[in-house]
Amino acid sequence: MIEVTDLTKRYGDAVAVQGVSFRCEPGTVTGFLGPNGAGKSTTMRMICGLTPPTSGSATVLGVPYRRIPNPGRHVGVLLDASAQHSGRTGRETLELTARTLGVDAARAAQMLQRVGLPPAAARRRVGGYSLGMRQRLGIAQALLGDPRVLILDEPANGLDPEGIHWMRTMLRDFADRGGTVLLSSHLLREVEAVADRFVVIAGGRIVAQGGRELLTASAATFVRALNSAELETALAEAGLSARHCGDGAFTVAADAEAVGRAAAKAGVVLLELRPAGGGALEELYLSLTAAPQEEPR
Ligand SMILES: Nc1ncnc2c1ncn2[C@@H]1O[C@H](COP(=O)(O)OP(=O)(O)OP(=O)(O)O)[C@@H](O)[C@H]1O
Repeated sequence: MIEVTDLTKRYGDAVAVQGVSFRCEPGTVTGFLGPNGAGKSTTMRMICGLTPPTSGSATVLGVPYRRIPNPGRHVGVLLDASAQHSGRTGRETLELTARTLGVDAARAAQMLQRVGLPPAAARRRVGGYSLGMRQRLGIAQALLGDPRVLILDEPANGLDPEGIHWMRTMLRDFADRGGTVLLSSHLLREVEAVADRFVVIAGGRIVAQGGRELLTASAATFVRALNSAELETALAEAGLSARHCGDGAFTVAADAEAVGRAAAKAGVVLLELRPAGGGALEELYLSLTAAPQEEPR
């Protein structure tokens, strides 16, 4: 279980993370989604006690991460696959971690095999590894202590399609056996195949969270008018939240009837009015990644 309560991180005047709260339950994979610079890494670093929060708190398995004795035996963490010592071989890296964790060194070899780093690759220095190989090594390291919780920051970066498939299967299996997974990504496609829950962050704030219903349910409506300024005013007057999607059109977070009524009330001539298509999460995510990010207030 991971519990994040009202976490905020400021760097001087800049707000990296603002009032972030969510929970990750045992038996689930939570996809932590957000465009570049959204605040995912900062949040994960705060959860793992690497960055002190300005305010708010985070617990893992009921206590702050730093209070967990020998944390690697309980929580597997991969925050930066490039941070490994480049002069050591993959095998040396894992054997050293095994020693630190008090895990049988034989498990290091098993894990390397499990993540797809066969003996020949494990004998090479990490400095010569591709990003995908480093990610695999980082995942092996995270799994080495047989933890109940996994916290992985963009683990799919650099993995080939087979690697991504392998990782999804591994995470699903981990959660199905009662583990808790928090997995970040800037790509919806990467997490939608495996996540049970989604937490979406943008500009340091949580903008959506929920289960897989977010992938399908959509009350959004696509609307285009002869005069887009008039339509924008009409939608605002009706209290409907809309975003431009080019060519004078808008996607509105409301059903077609509400949008049609708002336009009719203001005498706005519509050229198109239809369900926006795609799931609510996809719509939202597209709007977040297409538009320049709003500064957190
Ligand atoms: N040490 C720091 N000092 C100042 N600003 C920082 C620091 N670390 C992060 N930030 C800022 O905080 C914001 C959030 O960054 P963060 O790395 O958490 O985002 P992210 O969602 O992980 O992005 P990415 O996918 O690009 O890694 C960014 O604007 C970033 O520039």
